[in-house]
Amino acid sequence: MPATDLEDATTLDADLAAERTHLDTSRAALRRMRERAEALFATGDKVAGDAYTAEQLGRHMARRVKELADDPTTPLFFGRLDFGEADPDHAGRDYHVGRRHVTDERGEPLVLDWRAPVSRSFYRASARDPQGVAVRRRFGFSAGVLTSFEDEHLDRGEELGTASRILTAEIERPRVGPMRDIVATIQPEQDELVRADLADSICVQGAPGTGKTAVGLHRAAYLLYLHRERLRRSGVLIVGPNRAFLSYIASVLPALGEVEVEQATVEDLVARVPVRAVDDPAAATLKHDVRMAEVLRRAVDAHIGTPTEPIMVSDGSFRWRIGIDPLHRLVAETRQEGLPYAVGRERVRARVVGLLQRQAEARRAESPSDAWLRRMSRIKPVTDLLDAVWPALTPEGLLHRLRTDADALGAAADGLLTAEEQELFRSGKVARTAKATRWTAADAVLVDEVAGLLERPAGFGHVVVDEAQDLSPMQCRAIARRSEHGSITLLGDLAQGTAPWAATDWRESLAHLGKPDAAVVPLSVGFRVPAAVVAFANRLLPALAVDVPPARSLRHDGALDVRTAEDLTAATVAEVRAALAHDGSVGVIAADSTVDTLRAALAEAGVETATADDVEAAARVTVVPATLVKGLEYDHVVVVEPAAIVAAEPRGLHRLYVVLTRAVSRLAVLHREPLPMPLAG
Ligand SMILES: Nc1ncnc2c1ncn2[C@@H]1O[C@H](COP(=O)(O)OP(=O)(O)OP(=O)(O)O)[C@@H](O)[C@H]1O
Repeated sequence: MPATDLEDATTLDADLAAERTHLDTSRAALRRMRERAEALFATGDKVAGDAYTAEQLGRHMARRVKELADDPTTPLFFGRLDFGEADPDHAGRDYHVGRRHVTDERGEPLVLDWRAPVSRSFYRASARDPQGVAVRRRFGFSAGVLTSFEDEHLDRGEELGTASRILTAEIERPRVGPMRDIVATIQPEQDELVRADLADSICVQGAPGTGKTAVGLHRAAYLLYLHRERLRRSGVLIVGPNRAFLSYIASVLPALGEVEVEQATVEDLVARVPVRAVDDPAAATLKHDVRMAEVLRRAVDAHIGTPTEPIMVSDGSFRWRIGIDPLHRLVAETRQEGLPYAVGRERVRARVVGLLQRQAEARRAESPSDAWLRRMSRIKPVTDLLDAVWPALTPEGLLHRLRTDADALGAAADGLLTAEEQELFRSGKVARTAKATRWTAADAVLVDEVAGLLERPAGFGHVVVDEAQDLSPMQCRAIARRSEHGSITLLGDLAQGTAPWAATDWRESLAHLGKPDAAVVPLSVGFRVPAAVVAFANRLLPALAVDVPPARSLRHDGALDVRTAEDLTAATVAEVRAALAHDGSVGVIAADSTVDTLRAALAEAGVETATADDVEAAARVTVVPATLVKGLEYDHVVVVEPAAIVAAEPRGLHRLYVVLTRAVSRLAVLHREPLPMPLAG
């Protein structure tokens, strides 16, 4: 070895050793921080003055202890920034960037949180715009052990970009278990979205595997870091398409130290009534149509009447009277205020009592007591008036009435729904009472809409909506009600829309979500699907009738194997066996109706399988129905009989596009019937 190389190697070894020492020091410091938090947690109830404070403090400390958990398999830091001498704020300093702040005993930073302002340069600095950074270092780890690093001397114009060895290794690593965070390798175009202001609502259109889900989760973590108190009070909500997806992403935020984010499907959000029936597709489509919002608004509004007689109230030896004119005015004014219906009802009550109070004060020259006010607000003449001009409503009751009373529906839907549509809306079995009615999933959305007209739900400070292309206008409104005073991150891909009401234009979805001016931003680099597989799946795009920008895949490895098989079940078993010879997960994706047969055949062949919602399962093979695979990924994907997947539903080609884009390394397509047209080409 020439002397200079030897010197380089020695320096490298010394550098690596120094970095390992820094990692050990940081781990020890984190352990101390956690021990201190635990000790405080243990004594918290003794120092807190009262039970409430003790509980608050206890919760805070418990969270802090959880946040400080150290997972030995994930590195505490993954990068380092060395600032140049000329930088005005950080001249000559270096910082390690990691998952959370770690400080030494004197409070000096050993590791900076990736979300801190200084860390931004780790993701954004480039040779063209070094942002004061002389050297950016990325670390390579293997099972928690620091094994290598990679330097970019930005001050010398060196930049690796997506050619980084460490980025490539991260993207190509075999996938096992649930989704992981990407903090070490967030790309500049993703980082811009992650660090967008809390006030900004954004919509991300990205092809499969461009990191939309990753961006949404990291944005949630970033916003929580920056606006901790505010968002802790109002809350952050992640909306995903189904349980399997939610369990797949569930551990990303806790790994980033964020343990208090709510995750739900839209069905969870609107679960005021149990869903016990299924609509036929035409009725479901009608119920998800945005015109229903106006029908329901009118139906609620129709309950507000006009007073027809004055109010007389006997109060001991006094009699109070409110004439018809003031009552008219009072109801009309309240109506004009456009309050939620139930709030309006209470406002009318309070105003009537206010008028009674004024009369009582004038006659008795003293203010009536609270007990008197309470009695008046419940006295029969007052409640009779309310029941006549502003009766109490329940969401289920109102919807039940529209289903059973053709005249009530006719009045509310006049000029909005045709006679046939009204009939369709009223079709299906309806019980005699609202309580006994077996509601459908679409009914639940309508019940929620009515509930929102009666009373505003508490909103979240930020809502991340994934796979948003599948939301119906009415579902968008359910989310809008929960983010009225907050912002949203909408993530999706119009090409992957499989619901009958799937979006074809983000502007429309954004309008229904109450954020018409949100920017629509494309993500264009694919991190999951190998180029050959993307090219194959892209043959479907022209048939999907959507206008989406194409993505460029970062992966040029990977394999695609499309072949016919006489016995599909046997071919699937053989393919899975072969796939198990490689590292990583295996996903068998088939039309929903054939999943059980395939599972049984694999079991018979001695291959253990898991279901999609069991991400912690030991089995490496998952058999997934095509309708549940959205958002998921597997190293090796076996797609069984594409024609059956397409034939199973009206937007079957979109479904197939989703199915074909789940593969991280290898895709095998097995078919007996001819491939669907656009693929055969
Ligand atoms: N910057 C990155 N560095 C490393 N891996 C990344 C990066 N961005 C995305 N990935 C990985 O690429 C894969 C796809 O990401 P993700 O699931 O977020 O994509 P998506 O756009 O939501 O896909 P889909 O449209 O299929 O739902 C994941 O394994 C994710 O961890």
